[in-house]
Amino acid sequence: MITGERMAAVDENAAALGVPRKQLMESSGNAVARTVRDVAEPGSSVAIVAGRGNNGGDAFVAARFLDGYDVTTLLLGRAETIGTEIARENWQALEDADYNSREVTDSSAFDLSDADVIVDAMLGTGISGDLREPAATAAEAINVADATVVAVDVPSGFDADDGDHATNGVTADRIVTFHDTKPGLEALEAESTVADIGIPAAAERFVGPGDVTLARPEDRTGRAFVVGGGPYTGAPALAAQAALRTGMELSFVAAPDAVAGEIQGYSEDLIVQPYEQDILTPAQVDDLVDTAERYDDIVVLGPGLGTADETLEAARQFLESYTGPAVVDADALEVVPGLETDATLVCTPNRRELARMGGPDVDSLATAPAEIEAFAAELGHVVLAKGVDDVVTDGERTRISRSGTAGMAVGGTGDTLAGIVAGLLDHAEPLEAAAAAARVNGIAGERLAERDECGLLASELLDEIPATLWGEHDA
Ligand SMILES: NC(=O)C1=CN([C@@H]2O[C@H](COP(=O)(O)OP(=O)(O)OC[C@H]3O[C@@H](n4cnc5c(N)ncnc54)[C@H](O)[C@@H]3O)[C@@H](O)[C@H]2O)[C@@H](O)CC1
Ligand SMILES: [K+]
Repeated sequence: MITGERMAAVDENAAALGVPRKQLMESSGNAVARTVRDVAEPGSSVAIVAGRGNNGGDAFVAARFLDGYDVTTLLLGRAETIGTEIARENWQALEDADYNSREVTDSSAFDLSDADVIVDAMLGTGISGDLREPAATAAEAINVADATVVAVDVPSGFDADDGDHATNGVTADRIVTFHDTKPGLEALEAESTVADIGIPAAAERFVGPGDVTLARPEDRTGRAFVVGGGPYTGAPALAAQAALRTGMELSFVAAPDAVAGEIQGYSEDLIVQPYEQDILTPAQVDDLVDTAERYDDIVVLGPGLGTADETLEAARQFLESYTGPAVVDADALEVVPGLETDATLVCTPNRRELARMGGPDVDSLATAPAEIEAFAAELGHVVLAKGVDDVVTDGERTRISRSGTAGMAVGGTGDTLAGIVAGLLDHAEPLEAAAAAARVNGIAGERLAERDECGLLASELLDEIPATLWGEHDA
């Protein structure tokens, strides 16, 4: 099962792996044609009703695979307004090669009464809400026609992310969906087929640019709340700054007053909130939980806290009463196993921390994805195990991020990672946020390594985060 949103990410990953979408479109169109052959004899009349997105593009391809049928392709709207280059090229191929195709600008004049088969290619996974015109009128015409209706990917009007169906959508007899089934399709009466369109398994397994597109913020919003510092001061400052570089509006650091000035001294962009202690202790927990929940903060718990017994007890109590989202890193990780919590956690252990938590003790994380997945399932939280390859898993789904470079073995890169996860966790699902963060941190390091491979610093990664998230070069 895959949502339309995730499908777009996987398809971007496939393109980065050398299988561009136009190739997928060719396979999709071929699969649609096979289903048409399945429902009607050669010589039958086939009306393709296409929209201006890639769903329509799939059907333009299908027309070329239906020799022997009497095919008419109707484009809803003007060819100049076709939304993507690949769909436009496939439309142009129909025009140039004398296929029977035409633009329909008045959908009320639509006549589908002679069709044996109607291919519904108006709208696919790119839509939301009830159908607008001209698709709405066209859907009515499709629904009243006697023909067998074959839907491309999903019936038009169907929301492939949550399985809702527009009240004025198309009712299909057959559905040819691509790569994997979509949420809610099984609940429809139509018979649906999943077509393999040649997306490499690696496009789902390995974190790619599509994962970043899926998780990246579109607005500057959210507040990070880093509970860290005491014995160490650099770690919370790095995490908090990384969250700002990932699109958060404000980044707070709650730290012992003995080190608050030092942390503030690293960056005027942070808001440091001191408490009267040398280290975190249970006495601060109620206030911290209160603050985090009152402002809907994304918490980062752990960087630079140290391992004093009172501090670990405080970390445990914090997580027991906090109910929001949190990234748990560094020393705080060891309190997570066996913890009763309503919080949504992303745990970011390195190899050693993972072993200390009771997870697999391996030299190379990439050799043990199944064990790490089983560990996350037992833990009940998302685990981002960081190493040469990062393994990201929610206990059911597992992705591997191969980005990064040898120079990133320097201290502090785990703190920037925790801050990036927090920044993405503000709006993306925990697994998606963790996967994208692993890639962003790694690519930021790769960008620096082009200049100074083994001399890069975690603090320099901060500058690279925005370009890695929103820039061009991440393909
Ligand atoms: N990996 C993939 O994602 C692949 C996708 N393919 C095809 O691409 C489709 C998705 O293509 P697109 O993202 O271009 O989107 P669609 O083709 O689903 O349509 C998007 C268009 O619909 C319009 N629209 C949105 N909501 C509407 C509404 N309520 N009423 C009327 N119009 C509305 C939008 O303005 C946009 O122009 C898939 O369903 C599938 O058929 C295939 O080509 C192969 C691979
Ligand atoms: K469709």
